[in-house]
Amino acid sequence: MRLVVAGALVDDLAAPRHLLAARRSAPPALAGRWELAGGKVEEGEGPVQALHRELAEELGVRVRLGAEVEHPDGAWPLTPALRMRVWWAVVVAGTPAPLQDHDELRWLERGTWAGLDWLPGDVPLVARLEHLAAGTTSAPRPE
Ligand SMILES: Nc1nc2c([nH]c(=O)n2[C@H]2C[C@H](O)[C@@H](COP(=O)(O)OP(=O)(O)OP(=O)(O)O)O2)c(=O)[nH]1
Repeated sequence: MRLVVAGALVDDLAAPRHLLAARRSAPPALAGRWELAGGKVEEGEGPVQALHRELAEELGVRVRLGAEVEHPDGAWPLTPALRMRVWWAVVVAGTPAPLQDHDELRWLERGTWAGLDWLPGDVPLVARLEHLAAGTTSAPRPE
């Protein structure tokens, strides 16, 4: 069983309003479907280390991680051979760009997150993200 790690990149960890979705450009069986940026943990690498590496390679950004988006079984099942761990994240340096594996990035407004053609394994995850985000509120703006 191989571990994949991914980042739920949002504008604000305390009260997420925008989520970054990435459209895969390869392989042909997955191309055109949407996912969270990330990738496989390599041998000898920790999951958090792998996530920082993947986000730098794929999007060209440095991030600060928030809480893990937990699944009751410890990881989100993707396929019989793959499971995924996911962390909330915010960009601290760089602007996300589709440098590798993706041909489009999109910041999705809260309330529309589930509306894209996500990879099948991401559908319950994105529903969970939206549910968690809906339970947050932004701090009132100073007048
Ligand atoms: N990154 C990512 N992968 C996902 C998600 N959902 C999902 O089913 N997957 C699947 C697609 C791929 O089969 C696998 C991730 O593999 P990948 O091809 O992105 O990994 P990688 O960048 O390390 O590339 P490689 O070593 O396979 O060449 O997990 C998701 O939200 N994010």
